[in-house]
Amino acid sequence: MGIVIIGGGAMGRAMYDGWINAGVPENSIAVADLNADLCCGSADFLLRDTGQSKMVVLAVKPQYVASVLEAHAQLLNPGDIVTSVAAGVRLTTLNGLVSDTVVVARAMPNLAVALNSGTIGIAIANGVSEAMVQNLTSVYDKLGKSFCIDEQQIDSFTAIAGSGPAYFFQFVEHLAANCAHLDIHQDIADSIVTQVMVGAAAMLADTDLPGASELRNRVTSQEGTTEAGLKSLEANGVLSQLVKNCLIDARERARELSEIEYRHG
Ligand SMILES: NC(=O)C1=CN([C@@H]2O[C@H](COP(=O)(O)OP(=O)(O)OC[C@H]3O[C@@H](n4cnc5c(N)ncnc54)[C@H](OP(=O)(O)O)[C@@H]3O)[C@@H](O)[C@H]2O)C=CC1
Ligand SMILES: O=C(O)[C@@H]1CCC=N1
Repeated sequence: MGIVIIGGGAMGRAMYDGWINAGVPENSIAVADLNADLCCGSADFLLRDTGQSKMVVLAVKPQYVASVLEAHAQLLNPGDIVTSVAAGVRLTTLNGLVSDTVVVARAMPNLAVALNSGTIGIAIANGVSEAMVQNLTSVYDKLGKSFCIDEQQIDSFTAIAGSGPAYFFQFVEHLAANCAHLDIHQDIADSIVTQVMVGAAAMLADTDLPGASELRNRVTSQEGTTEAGLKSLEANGVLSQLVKNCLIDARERARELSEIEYRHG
């Protein structure tokens, strides 16, 4: 199956890199962008070539999805797949822009797809065959781990997984910036903090090890340094409330985006 990604920005490029890393042949995948510097491969060829089925991935900002899909709708053949990764653009909007014979889905990836470590939520319109669902999820599984979800869950998935890496990066930034208060110079602070996070993530990902809660317990010696630090971090439940607010606000924004009428592009 050919893959054409429309939009070669942060997400479109990350998906392209992930699929190439996973062994998708370079002549079966392309990126089309208004900026020639962001294009890869022969998108026009893949879009027009009727010989093989194709998946078109809409990786433009939500407000451009409808106009981009309208512009390409006549190039889609029966059985072709359209997936939109845009936050807030509903399946009904997508379905309304293509013929009934084209399969429509929403995917919500995160940037770790570039390293095949992505978390991808997939919501597929009702009535799509099981074989097609398998086909679609197997393509996305090449980018990390995919989860089939109901469309009603996708705004929450966006808040947790789509935006999630940014929360992590923000925390890393705060850790690194605050090293200065502990007399650790900035020139090594970033490397130290990065290595701490990489090590901790590797432990979390190791299925032979326990989950986050037990791992935290293992680090936390009684009356030791970690206990003192965590006491401050968790004081009055502020961290938990902050995280809750963060997720709720992100989901609310996804919901707001889905209330916008995108039909006009
Ligand atoms: N970034 C992320 O981590 C995630 C993003 N997403 C979704 O992915 C989508 C893209 O986000 P992101 O990559 O961050 O955004 P970017 O702005 O980085 O990328 C979008 C790209 O699409 C280009 N573009 C606009 N119109 C067209 C067109 N008609 N044809 C071809 N290319 C076009 C833009 O060009 P120009 O800049 O000139 O307009 C830009 O290069 C969004 O809908 C977002 O909701 C989903 C999950 C995570
Ligand atoms: O911030 C955004 O709206 C997009 C969707 C999830 C991550 N980036």
